[in-house]
Amino acid sequence: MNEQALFSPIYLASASPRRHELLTQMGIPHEVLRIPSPPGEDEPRLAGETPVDYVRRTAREKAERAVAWVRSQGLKDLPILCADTTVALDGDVLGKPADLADAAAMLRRLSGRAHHVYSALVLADAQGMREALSRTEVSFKTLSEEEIAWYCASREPLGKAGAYGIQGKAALFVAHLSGSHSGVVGLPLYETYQLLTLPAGR
Ligand SMILES: Cc1cn([C@H]2C[C@H](O)[C@@H](COP(=O)(O)OP(=O)(O)OP(=O)(O)O)O2)c(=O)[nH]c1=O
Repeated sequence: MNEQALFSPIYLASASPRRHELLTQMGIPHEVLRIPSPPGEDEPRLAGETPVDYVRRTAREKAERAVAWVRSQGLKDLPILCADTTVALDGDVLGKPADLADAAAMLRRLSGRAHHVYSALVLADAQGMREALSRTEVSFKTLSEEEIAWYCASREPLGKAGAYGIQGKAALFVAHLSGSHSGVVGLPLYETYQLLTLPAGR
């Protein structure tokens, strides 16, 4: 048996290098779509929208843009995978930090307590859109100002929801995790596998 027997090729509509790496590690054949979008801006949250509603809507909107892009470019018709990852604390959504001062403020909020990371997936294919959601609880140790300054100096917080990357130096701060490690990184692999292998017509 080879990997091609498990998976058909897909498009990954994401600028996140982590998502590309995770699919590659799993041997899932894919082509990354580079869709022009407003750089680095987080999608605004709607009034009254919960973090879960927000992450699911954002992933759906990415999928809608990707479907339109594939059509407009006349690309071949393959299923398109999109994802969105959001850090939630006290009902707030912690998006990508605007700068290192913003990152330090987010890390101070995460210090010494648990938060949730939601990763929403959308697979768009000829049958429409299928969705999955992963929810992970992450507990951070209490962070000293020295640790926050050290971590910010690495510049790792930039471009990452909640101002940290569990795949990098922030792993030193994670006292406990319950859920999906790959979901925190940005692409929950179990849920991805479920979406990709659902029988036709599900
Ligand atoms: C919490 C956490 C987030 N992240 C990253 C994953 C995502 O890249 C980013 C959240 O932003 P997203 O908006 O989910 O993704 P993106 O803008 O990087 O890429 P695209 O919209 O094109 O798919 O935060 C980590 O890499 N590690 C972590 O531990």
